[in-house]
Amino acid sequence: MNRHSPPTPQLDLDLPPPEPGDDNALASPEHTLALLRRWREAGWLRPLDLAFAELIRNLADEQGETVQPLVLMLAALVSHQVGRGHVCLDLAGLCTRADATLALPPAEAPARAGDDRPPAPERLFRHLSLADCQQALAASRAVGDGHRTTPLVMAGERLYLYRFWRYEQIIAAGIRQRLAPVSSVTDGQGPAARTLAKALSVLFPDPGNPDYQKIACALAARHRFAVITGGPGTGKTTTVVKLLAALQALAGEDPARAGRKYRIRLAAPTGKAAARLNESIGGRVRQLPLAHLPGQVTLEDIPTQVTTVHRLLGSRPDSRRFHHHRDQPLPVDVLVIDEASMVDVDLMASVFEALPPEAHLILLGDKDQLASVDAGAVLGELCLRAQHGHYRPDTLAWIQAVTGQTLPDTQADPGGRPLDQAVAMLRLSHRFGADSGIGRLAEAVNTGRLDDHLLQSCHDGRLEDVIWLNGPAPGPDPDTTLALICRHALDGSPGAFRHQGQGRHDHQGPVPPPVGYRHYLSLMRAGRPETDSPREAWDDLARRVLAAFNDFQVLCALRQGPWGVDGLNLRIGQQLKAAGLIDRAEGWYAGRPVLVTANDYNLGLMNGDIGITFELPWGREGEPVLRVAFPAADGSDGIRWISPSRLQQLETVFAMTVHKSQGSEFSHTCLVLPDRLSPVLTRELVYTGITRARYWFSLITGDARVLRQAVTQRVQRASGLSDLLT
Ligand SMILES: Nc1ncnc2c1ncn2[C@@H]1O[C@H](COP(=O)(O)OP(=O)(O)OP(=O)(O)O)[C@@H](O)[C@H]1O
Repeated sequence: MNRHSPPTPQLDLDLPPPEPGDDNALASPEHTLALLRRWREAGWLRPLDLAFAELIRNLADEQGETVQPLVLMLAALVSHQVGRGHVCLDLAGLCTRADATLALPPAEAPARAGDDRPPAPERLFRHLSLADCQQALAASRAVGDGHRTTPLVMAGERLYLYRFWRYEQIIAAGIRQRLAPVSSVTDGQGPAARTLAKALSVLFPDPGNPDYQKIACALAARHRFAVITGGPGTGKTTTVVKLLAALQALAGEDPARAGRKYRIRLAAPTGKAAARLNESIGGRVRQLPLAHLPGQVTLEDIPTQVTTVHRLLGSRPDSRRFHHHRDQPLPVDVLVIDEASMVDVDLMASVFEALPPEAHLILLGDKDQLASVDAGAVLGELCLRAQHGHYRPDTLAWIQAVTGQTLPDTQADPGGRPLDQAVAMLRLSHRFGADSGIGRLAEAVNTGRLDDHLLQSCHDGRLEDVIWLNGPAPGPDPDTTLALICRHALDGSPGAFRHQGQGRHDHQGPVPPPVGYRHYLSLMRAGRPETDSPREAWDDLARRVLAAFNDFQVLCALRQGPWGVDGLNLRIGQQLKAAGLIDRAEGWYAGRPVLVTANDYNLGLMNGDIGITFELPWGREGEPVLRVAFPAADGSDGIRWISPSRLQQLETVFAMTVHKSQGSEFSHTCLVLPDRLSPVLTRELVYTGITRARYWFSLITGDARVLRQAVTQRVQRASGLSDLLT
């Protein structure tokens, strides 16, 4: 012990007498670590969570500090919370509802015989107050307020790992700094505002009333930070293309820029999302009425290439650091990030670090979708107040001056916050008409109002695009339902849809009927070129097969068990083999679709990329070899052929988790819900699953009640970002 460091005073906690099994876990650091080990052994905590508490104890030992047992407990718990997607530990919640705050024991924890089950945190924390926690933390050298680097940071009622506290600070500072209205357009009657008004009137010749797309463009041009949120098909892409044209018109007319246009970059969190935006944006840009815009905007001024955020920032193998950061900022004036709900706090902080202070950042996404896989729910938090606008009178007057639009009174709020003024919500779906089942079901799930009539219609085939295959009645045994999923996966059950899925049209023309996996596998066989065909012929087939694979996807909530990805992949594979569509259902085989599950910078593959295995006559003397076809990473229509032996982290993707499907869209999506509720089954998950479907949505439930129950569970992620922006 270091004689010069005074021992940390022990708090006089009013702890209850020990109960059988909990050994008075806060009696000493050893008692606490012993309990944490039991939680670890029970699978309640990760090894990392325990190791972090041990690290805090070791650091204290090195410094001659006697660490409070409660600090060790809280250290393990904040680490646990980060592992569950929270940015911090909500100390107040912990002391009032430890079970709900921590989800410990986890719902899927195996039942153990009586005394063998470790005591749950709830038993400890019901005797502790927020003040007890704060006092213990304040007395620890491992805890600071962020001004110096400490392993933990306490900010009011929140406890952070330092790294995550810093991410939030960087994001909040980056947003705050960009929220002051751009000076040149602030005066609604000034020359820049007039240019903007002119550009918007050209881009929206026939505005709706109110036209939320036009208003979103105006608001996003008014600030250097903006969020445009909206459900599927509400026109986020359409709006942002017009916004970029309007910004370039402003740049072109800005005397200070002497005709220099903005350097604009487009990015998305995954390769798949980037590819999807890539596909849709080119055509929209070509439709812009550029000749009528002020500022001499040309086609070259509006980019159509979309990259991943990681590529944009310059990810480096085996490093958390990116090539671009504060000292080497990105060469951009405007950055647009699509599918921003998938961006976690870590990546978002890296974006702000890499952005030059003057650069605009525009986030697009659907606030109601699942949050990022890793910690944080940045987009969701930024959009917490989007539904009601909260626009201040000065904002409303400015919108009126620049767009001629009047927003309803319900969107006005004299006390609106600066962030509210930069958030726009698109409210009208142009993809799903009022009679669309997908649109109605998504809306009902999103608002938590699933009525019996709608659910029955989903089963009766009264909706043209939705079918609940086994319906709201209690299901038969699991095996029957699992067999139904496999049969459905084969052909997509067109006969279950109204008019067998024939004869539908949308605003773009005829809608192809629903299909299953037979569709791409048949194409693969029927379209096979002659053995001596050039590579282009195989590339062409791969392109068509990859597109056909996108016509159907089974989505599920879980990873493990018969209702999860693992079980369903196996079963569906066996069904396809029995139907003679693939030769094997395990290992590598022609037709195997694979999902990359981790970035591989050497191969240029990103987490979420999908490839399909082909048998090609490319071995020695025309021997057949297996190669996996992936779409080119550069957004071109090229194909990369990769040997299976080089692919490290992947899984078969006849079934995909809803989490992994974010940023993707399939012509026909089948959502499988399991036979019992679990914490991952939330409203956001069901909504995200439904909204992956472009034309056809089918639902199969292990137990009909799970759908209703899931919709009542919300994703709640502890974070302080919203408070930092008030
Ligand atoms: N104001 C509008 N009037 C008519 N059609 C529109 C309008 N805005 C968008 N659309 C059409 O609606 C469809 C969806 O638009 P868009 O792709 O921009 O929406 P999105 O919100 O980006 O969709 P996603 O859900 O794919 O992210 C497109 O076909 C588009 O042409």
